[in-house]
Amino acid sequence: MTVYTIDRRFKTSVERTPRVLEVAESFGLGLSDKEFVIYDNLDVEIRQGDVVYITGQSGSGKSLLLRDLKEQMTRSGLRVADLNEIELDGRPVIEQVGKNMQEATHYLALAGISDAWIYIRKPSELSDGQRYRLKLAKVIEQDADVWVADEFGAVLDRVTAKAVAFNLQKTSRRMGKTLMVATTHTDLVEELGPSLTITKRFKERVELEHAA
Ligand SMILES: Nc1ncnc2c1ncn2[C@@H]1O[C@H](COP(=O)(O)OP(=O)(O)OP(=O)(O)O)[C@@H](O)[C@H]1O
Repeated sequence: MTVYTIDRRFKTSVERTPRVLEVAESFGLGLSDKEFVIYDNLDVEIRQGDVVYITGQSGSGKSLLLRDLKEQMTRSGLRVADLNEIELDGRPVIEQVGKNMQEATHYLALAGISDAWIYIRKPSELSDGQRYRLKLAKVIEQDADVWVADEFGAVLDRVTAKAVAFNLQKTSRRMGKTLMVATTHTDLVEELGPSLTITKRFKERVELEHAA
């Protein structure tokens, strides 16, 4: 098990434009520089093969946490595959993943694509949700230790998001990969069966729940 310590704080300094000054005066806001803390030396314990589910409201600090964990993991020598960094080229879907046809259909199926009509399309001809699943197939294909997805399933309808979440955690657990996803949606607990759930609230408030 590795303990990652997350410390994130920002200094705010407001640009004093005429309108800002008017807002400050009307609402009684102080404009002196302040520090706001998002993570106050938070210890996060993660084991290889864990499924980590990060949730919380928009702006609470999910992306920052994911980014810091990713950075620290990379620095410690782990290979991290980030869904948001996957690039697609102009070739048909079936050419984009795997060394051969069998591998291609295997990885695509794991990501929830098993439709011949989608196989032969170019990424530019797919819906956002279909493109998202193609990127997921490319993440699974990579020989990484850790799979990371921010805004997990945001472009998918909830039924598809749940199916993708269920299959992804099954695959990551079978392959011994660490899976870390962040999303405002809190409806994937059952499908992900997380080893660790991190619920980020505003300011530095955060709840960590390890599976029994
Ligand atoms: N460089 C920065 N300077 C000042 N504040 C920042 C900076 N980067 C992020 N923040 C603040 O940190 C907070 C957390 O940002 P973060 O992107 O992690 O939120 P999030 O939970 O992922 O939100 P969303 O669900 O909307 O993507 C936000 O309130 C944001 O304004």
